[in-house]
Amino acid sequence: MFVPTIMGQATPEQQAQWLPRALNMEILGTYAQTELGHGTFIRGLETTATYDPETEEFIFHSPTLTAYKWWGGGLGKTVNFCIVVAQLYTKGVCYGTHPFLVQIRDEETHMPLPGVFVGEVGPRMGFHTADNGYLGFDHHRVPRMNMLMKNAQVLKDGTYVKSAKHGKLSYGTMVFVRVELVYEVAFNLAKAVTIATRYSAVRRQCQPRPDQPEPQILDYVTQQHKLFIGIATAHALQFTGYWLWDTFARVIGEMKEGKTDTLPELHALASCLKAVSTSDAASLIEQCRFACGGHGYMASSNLPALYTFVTATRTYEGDYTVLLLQTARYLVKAWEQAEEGKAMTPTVSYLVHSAYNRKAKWNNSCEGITRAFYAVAAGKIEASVNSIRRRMKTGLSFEDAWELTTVQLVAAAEAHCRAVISDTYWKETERMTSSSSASVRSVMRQLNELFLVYWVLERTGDLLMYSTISGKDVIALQQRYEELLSLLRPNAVGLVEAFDFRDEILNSTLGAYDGRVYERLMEEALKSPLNAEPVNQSFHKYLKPFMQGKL
Ligand SMILES: Cc1cc2nc3c(=O)[nH]c(=O)nc-3n(C[C@H](O)[C@H](O)[C@H](O)COP(=O)(O)OP(=O)(O)OC[C@H]3O[C@@H](n4cnc5c(N)ncnc54)[C@H](O)[C@@H]3O)c2cc1C
Repeated sequence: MFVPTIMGQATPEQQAQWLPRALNMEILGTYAQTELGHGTFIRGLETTATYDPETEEFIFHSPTLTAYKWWGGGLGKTVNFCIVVAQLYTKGVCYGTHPFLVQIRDEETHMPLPGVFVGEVGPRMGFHTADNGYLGFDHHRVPRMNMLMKNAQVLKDGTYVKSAKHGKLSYGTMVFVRVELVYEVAFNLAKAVTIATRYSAVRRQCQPRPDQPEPQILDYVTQQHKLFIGIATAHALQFTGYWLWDTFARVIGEMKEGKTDTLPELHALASCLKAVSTSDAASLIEQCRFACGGHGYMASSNLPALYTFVTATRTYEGDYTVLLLQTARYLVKAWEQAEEGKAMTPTVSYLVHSAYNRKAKWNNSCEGITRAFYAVAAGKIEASVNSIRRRMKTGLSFEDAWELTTVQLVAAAEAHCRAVISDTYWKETERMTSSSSASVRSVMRQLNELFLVYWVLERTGDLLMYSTISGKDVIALQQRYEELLSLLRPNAVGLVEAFDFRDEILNSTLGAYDGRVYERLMEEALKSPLNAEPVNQSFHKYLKPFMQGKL
């Protein structure tokens, strides 16, 4: 966020001054927005930046404990600069939150500058090497030109000037980072599923048939069920990430020409895709850990670190629920536009055909399943809109009716997102494999079909409500799912090898290319400091006196 914010919100002159230094790592920075008291509600931030025209400086101050910045990555001990988001005051008026580049440590001594209180927040669930920090100010002065002035300026005399495009332009950085996160979690999921699949080919357990050797655990159908959806989801999210990136690049290009009408659609898409991809990737990485039994719990498997890293992405850069509610707001508006017969943007055009999609004869093809997912999304959006309207008829305000409907709205936004991912994955698989060999295309299609059928089986209730699927179809699809697992089994290792990770990147005793799982586990165990001496001092200090009743 440090560099993208400078790129997105600094003027060309400011960029020329700071970007080369940041990119050369002559200065190290972080993004300090979240405070102890507020994360999601950015308008509630309390850090103030008050302009002093006498000295042409901003005075940064943390008026309360809850105004302390909290969480900035690397803020505790590493960085010497920050993007600080603060309430801007000039000429006695508050103009809301704005970003500033603030130096917090001396470039030579690394000592905190006067008026800067900075430290690390303490142990966390993961991210142990990120020294996430806290930051407070006591009337710390910062030059006027350190306000990031692309979208709004404070002139020398303290006059506030806002660019006409201010609000919309600042979305760009936020959307960029969310798009990046979709890629990042797909990459981390691919790592986890590579580790777990390789391990499942090495690990043998139990003896289902007497007189036969223990099978590879990868041969158990329940193990395939745990892993193959992870492989498919890594592809689905990566393909959706590429597609979102193209959409992002197009919309940013249009914005530069002054066209901003596609931005709400991009924002709604990036929000729900960030929410669903981070959440799914985290739970599938945890499933990879389950799939590795006890050894998956070893830090040296790298699955715990991957999990704690990815599960945090569900929260930062926009909390899961909050982002889905933002998408829901867009979907409700889109539904109203569809009712009024207005032109729809591409990703919500399905709302116009919702009645047709809902009644369409069920078919098990990828196209048929995707259409049904859109019917579910439309059905859930319609149900949410009807609930809001019903509640308003009883005299509730829109805000209260909305709040009471938020559980449904989150589910509707999630359904929309899943339909978009399924549609994109299917279409992109077809496009990207159009020139592949028949055998590659066949495996990629099987993986794609597995993904779609998996989600039909996960969402049977919704489909029974909003499509023409029958109990018979569900039984047939369950069988097809099991067939797909066994069709994919011979290619499972090949599929994860195709991700092409080096051992240094996987950093896992269970997932190394050579399959020396047990040797590597023992080598790592022997590195434990507790094994450095045969008897630990705790024996003499505590255990012996305890056992002899002398404690
Ligand atoms: C590992 C990690 C790294 C981070 N790095 C940074 C960083 O570098 N810089 C930085 O500035 N921040 C960082 N953050 C902070 C992060 O961005 C915030 O934690 C995040 O935005 C959520 O805000 P919050 O913690 O205040 O949660 P809250 O907003 O308090 O959310 C708590 C709960 O309330 C719910 N909730 C909140 N508002 C609503 C609503 N309107 N409707 C319904 N439910 C709601 C949420 O869904 C959630 O369940 C980091 C966080 C983590 C975990």
